Amino acid sequence: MEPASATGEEPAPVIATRGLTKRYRGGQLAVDGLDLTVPAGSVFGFLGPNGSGKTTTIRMLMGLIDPTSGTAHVLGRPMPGATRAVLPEVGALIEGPALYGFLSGRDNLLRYDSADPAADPRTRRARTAAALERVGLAAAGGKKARAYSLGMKQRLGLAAALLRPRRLLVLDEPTNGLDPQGMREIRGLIRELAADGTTVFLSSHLLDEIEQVCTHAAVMTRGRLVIQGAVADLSAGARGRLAVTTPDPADAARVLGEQGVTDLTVAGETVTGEPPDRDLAEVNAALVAAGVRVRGFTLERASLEDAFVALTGEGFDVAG
Ligand SMILES: Nc1ncnc2c1ncn2[C@@H]1O[C@H](COP(=O)(O)OP(=O)(O)OP(=O)(O)O)[C@@H](O)[C@H]1O
Repeated sequence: MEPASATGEEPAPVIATRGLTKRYRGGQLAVDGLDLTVPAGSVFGFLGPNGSGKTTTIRMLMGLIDPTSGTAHVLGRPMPGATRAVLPEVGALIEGPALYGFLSGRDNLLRYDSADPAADPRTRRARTAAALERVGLAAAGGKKARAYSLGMKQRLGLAAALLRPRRLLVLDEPTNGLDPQGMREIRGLIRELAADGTTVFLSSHLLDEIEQVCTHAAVMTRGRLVIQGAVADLSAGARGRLAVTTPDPADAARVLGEQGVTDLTVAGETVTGEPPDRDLAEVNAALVAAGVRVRGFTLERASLEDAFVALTGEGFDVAG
């Protein structure tokens, strides 16, 4: 199916795949019939445990490998057919930036810029300075790249991706290996870029990261898409955990168990569990009838993790 044209009210999706499939030569089915729709202007989180097919998908989207079957459109053009036309409009940071450690951050960027045949050499210095400024590396621009922290290297990679205005940024695990401060910096930068209207597609195996920065998300397991949509809608479909605060936690846990609450945990005066599929007012009434002194009875807001568990019946395994 062709992406919606400019005549529709909805802007055409920035990425659209239909039945996208990749079977590696060894027989491994890495991506299986993927239908992905990334709306213009979104910060789209591509979420899945290690080995679920995220990098393989990104490599197909960028025209780096051919799909076994199915189609992929990026910025309305077919990939890999339109790779040469599309890639100049896409900034990509895949598997960490390739940097020369013996060159300064600034010289690394100058090198990237001169590798771009469309980049005007007369404005190269100004462009490089603006990109360094953008990612907060203006002061460290003269330092050798090998002296950069991992977070600074990631930011330099982003600066390279931002040397020219982009309609789409594709970031493969942009915060992988960073400390919490480095993660915060990269997330802040992603939010700023999105506020300027750039669509950002980022992969991650971290659920809370997706909840913090993304407007939309797709969840992959074992090469298949489990769900996609607006983050708010995804977690709205799932129920959060029930939390009861009481000075009688042991009695509360027993009664809650009898009432069908599962996966009970007791921490101090708080008992939490998965609520049963019935009117929670009855559960509360049962506690009171059993003499449990209930100080708080709340349904916690469902997280994306709750939605994931509800959909797949599996924990979100981030090991590996
Ligand atoms: N070149 C390849 N040849 C054969 N199998 C591959 C190749 N690249 C990846 N795979 C396999 O395809 C599956 C999906 O891998 P992929 O790297 O796309 O997952 P991922 O979600 O990006 O995981 P990670 O976060 O670990 O990179 C895995 O089972 C992997 O072992």
